[in-house]
Amino acid sequence: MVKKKLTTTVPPRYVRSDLDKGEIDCDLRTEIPIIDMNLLGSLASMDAEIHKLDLACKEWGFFQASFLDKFKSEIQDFFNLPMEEKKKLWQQPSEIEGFGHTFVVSEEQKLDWSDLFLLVMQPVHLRKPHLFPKLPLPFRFAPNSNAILIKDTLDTYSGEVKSIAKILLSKMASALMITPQEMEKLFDDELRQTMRMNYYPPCPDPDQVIGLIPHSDSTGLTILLQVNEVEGLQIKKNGKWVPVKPLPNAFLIITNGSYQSIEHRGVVSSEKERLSVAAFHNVGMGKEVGPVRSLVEKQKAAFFKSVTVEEYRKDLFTRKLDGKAYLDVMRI
Ligand SMILES: O=C(O)CCC(=O)C(=O)O
Ligand SMILES: [Fe+2]
Repeated sequence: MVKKKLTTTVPPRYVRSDLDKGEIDCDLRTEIPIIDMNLLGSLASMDAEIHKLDLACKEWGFFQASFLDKFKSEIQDFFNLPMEEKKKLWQQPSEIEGFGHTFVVSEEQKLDWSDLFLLVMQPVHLRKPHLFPKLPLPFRFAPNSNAILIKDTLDTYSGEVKSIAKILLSKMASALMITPQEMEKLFDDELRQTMRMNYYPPCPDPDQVIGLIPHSDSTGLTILLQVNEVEGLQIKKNGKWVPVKPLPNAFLIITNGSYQSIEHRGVVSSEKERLSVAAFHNVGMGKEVGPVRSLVEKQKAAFFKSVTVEEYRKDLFTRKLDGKAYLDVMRI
């Protein structure tokens, strides 16, 4: 894989003529800690389930607003580290974890106007030993001298978001009438959670660049935290790009009505930096990515290929990120 340096000068790439200034509806907004239903599906049963989940999250107190504030400010500090420190956390050749870019497949390719820091967070045994010890302390997953785990911010965030993802996935299973066992087997303890922290520097000519190229996430479920209140995420709705206003202390669950991942992109501001953290949840090693068996049996046909998760990931990262193109590769 070709590696590029962190973004400093990004060549013009996009003209945002298709931007629709409208806003998306959000009628299920509640107080913190909440899950923003902006991007959730329209299946009535799912909405009802999510509403229950939202209430449950409050009861269980998954996240305190103060915790999220701490996490957000640590992310800001993390991207503000001096370049010398960042270099210690650089992506290594043919790896995607660390500071840098993903989906770079050629030297000629124009880069998005953003930097990222990517980490596999779950399962814990997949955390990179060459990266974790170098993370700044509030972040770091660090056993203390008695080998008792100190739960630092990043680790706590990862664990809690994983719990939310597991609950949402089981709710999705019941809304889709898949057996809960089938979903549990797919997203078991080996569930892979990859965290992608995005940093979009301001650009004096924002209409000439794109922060994050249009794409749809290729994982099971994405839980997105908009770290500051600068607008930039847009989703494609009825062929138009629609901005998603950041809500303080809300998560976005990226999926849509029939749970296909919605196409989205990041645009940049002329004055303010923007940060976000996407936690992608996917099946673990050795599993198959493809249509769920019980649905294929019901519909008597499979519309997509089934491949091992290893093949799926390999193919994904050797392509450019490009709208929903990878889904077409999987289509039979
Ligand atoms: O920055 C955002 O709001 C979107 C990030 C995103 O789509 C991603 O990391 O896949
Ligand atoms: Fe995304």
